[in-house]
Amino acid sequence: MGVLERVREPRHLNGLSAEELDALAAEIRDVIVTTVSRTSGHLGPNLGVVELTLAVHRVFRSPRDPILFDVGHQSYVHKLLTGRYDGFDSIRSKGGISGYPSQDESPHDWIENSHASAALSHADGMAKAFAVRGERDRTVVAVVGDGALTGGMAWEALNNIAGGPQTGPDRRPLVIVVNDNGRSYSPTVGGLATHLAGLRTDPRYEQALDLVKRTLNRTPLVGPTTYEALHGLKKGLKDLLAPQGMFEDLGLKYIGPVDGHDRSAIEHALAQAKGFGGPVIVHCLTQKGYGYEAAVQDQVDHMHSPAAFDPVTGEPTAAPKRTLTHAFSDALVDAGRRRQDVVAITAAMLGPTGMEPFADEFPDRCFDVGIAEQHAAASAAGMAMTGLHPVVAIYSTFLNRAFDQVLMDCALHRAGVTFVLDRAGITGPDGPSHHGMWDTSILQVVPGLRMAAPRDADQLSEQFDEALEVHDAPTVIRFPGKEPADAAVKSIERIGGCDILARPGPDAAAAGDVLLVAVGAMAAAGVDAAERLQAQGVGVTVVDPRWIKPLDAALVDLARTHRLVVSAEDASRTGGVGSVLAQLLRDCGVDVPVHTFGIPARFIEHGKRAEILAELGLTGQGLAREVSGLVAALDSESGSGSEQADKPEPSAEHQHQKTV
Ligand SMILES: Cc1ncc(C[n+]2csc(CCOP(=O)(O)OP(=O)(O)O)c2C)c(N)n1
Ligand SMILES: CC(=O)[C@@H](O)[C@H](O)COP(=O)(O)O
Ligand SMILES: [Mg+2]
Repeated sequence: MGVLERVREPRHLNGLSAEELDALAAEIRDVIVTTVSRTSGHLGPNLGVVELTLAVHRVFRSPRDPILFDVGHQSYVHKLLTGRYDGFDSIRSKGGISGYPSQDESPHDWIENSHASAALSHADGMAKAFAVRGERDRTVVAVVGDGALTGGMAWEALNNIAGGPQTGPDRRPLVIVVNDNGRSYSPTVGGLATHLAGLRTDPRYEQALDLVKRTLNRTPLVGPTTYEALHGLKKGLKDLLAPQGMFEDLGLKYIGPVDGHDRSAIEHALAQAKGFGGPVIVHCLTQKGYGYEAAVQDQVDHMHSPAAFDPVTGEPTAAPKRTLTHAFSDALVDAGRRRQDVVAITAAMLGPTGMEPFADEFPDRCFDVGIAEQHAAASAAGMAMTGLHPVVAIYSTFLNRAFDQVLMDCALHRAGVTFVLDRAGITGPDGPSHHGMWDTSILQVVPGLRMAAPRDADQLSEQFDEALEVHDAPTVIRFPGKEPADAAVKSIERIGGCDILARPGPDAAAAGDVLLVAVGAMAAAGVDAAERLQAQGVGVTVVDPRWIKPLDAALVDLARTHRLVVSAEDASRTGGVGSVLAQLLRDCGVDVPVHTFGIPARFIEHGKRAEILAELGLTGQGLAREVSGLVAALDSESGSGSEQADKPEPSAEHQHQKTV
């Protein structure tokens, strides 16, 4: 039996010898590489925190001492040490353990926290709670990545943490472990990154200090006293060689930098920090992918979150496919070549959002602002006001954080900024925090903003170019970036700004049966549903609205000539396109039943995108089943002849909305 199998909870670590702990670290790495090579997931980040997480769990008492991770993707080691070695191979799969901390899984998991830069706020709140409740024997530990530290929330929290009592009985035990591997996906950017790099002490400083310490400690009587006196010089010397003002200027005690792969050194620093009893920063230098050569050698992002790969070579096991993200990437480069005013902004995700080719060709027109979506949006407004057309690429779920900047900094100022929301809709393995399901609902209320949902790569390019022509309002293009780019859905006719994708066949019982408004990625499912319903004699017209805000007036005219309007969207049903369409038809006096299908307003657990969409009925089969039941209900209400006894009732999952 290996060591890892004997560690069922963190306290089992404290009985292990140094040799057993080293063996344990090696076993943990093997389990992570072997598992992630099959399931995909966050490899580089977790290989980099093996020794760090072991040390944290040996010095602190989880869960009484909350251990928080920012970003939460670096919690695989924590999971293995807190009773989830069994079942770890189910990570990120439907019904398996989550790839992020999850309160449902373990009391050791406090916050899910995969939206970066939030952990220090949680930590500040917890530390204050412990102080108010007099629980002075509890310490909050926040393991924060250098990338996460580039997010504004982190500095709001640090301002508050530093503003609290740093000494005396009221100080709040809070240890901030900076997991500094110098990277987000790519190298971390900005002044903070430069400062952190500067804190990687000049080796001469440590060597000089060691020599002085060893020499003086060998000098009887006078030596140790002199060393202590010199200790006061230490800070001056360190500042001289490794200016570390930032944290200490904030009034925060700083320990480090510590070798983040030397477990005992980290334990020593953490014990020091714990003993201090107030807010302390322990700065650990780690390497993303440490201990697995293929990740270390990967200069792109040290295998941050690779798809399945060969554990021996590190090579992907599936052939790379062209996706909608690639289509956007090409469209952006084309636009950059045609227009000097087009510039690109990323929030530390240059690669994943497809902006790298643009950055390679136009390095002076591409800006990585760090994990700072709010700054990305507001600085883009500034660019738009001064003659540029910025393209801001952000995963849909991460735009939530910049809603106010889109509303007040962009839309209020009629700033021509184009937001490209990749990973829109159900994403899958990253679970509830990552589904891009809220953008269409929250952006519906932004005055003047225009939003498009391309159904395939061709439409993505076309609508992106249309967006670049809008200079007096923010525009948004949203799509599920990982979807293949070769699944084109052809239009048979364009009416106004909408595309007709299918019409009832000649043998449909009633040509004006159903108008199915298929939004963006739902186009293929809509056409499939129409074919299934056609076979039942139900005539369906499938229309792709293309621009979903504002909706095209052509939809109103189309609705007038149908008995039933149905909408389907890979986005939140609440406040989504369907509900806006129902309101539009009502406002236009079109009294036709409208039934809307989308993602229900609840947190959707992780799984594969396709299996989650199927579960939600957002497939051709699912939509056909629901619409069939709705038409049957209409028929029975009107007593018309096209009744089919076998049409099932709409399922409870799809609480439909009917115009009043
Ligand atoms: C608000 C937000 N924006 C973007 C992301 C996407 N993202 C996931 S991990 C990551 C990089 C995190 O870097 P760091 O905190 O240094 O952790 P590391 O991966 O280096 O361990 C980013 C940008 C996110 N999780 N949250
Ligand atoms: C932790 C995080 O937010 C990202 O790493 C996310 O996992 C990216 O997912 P994709 O694989 O969709 O790029
Ligand atoms: Mg990092």
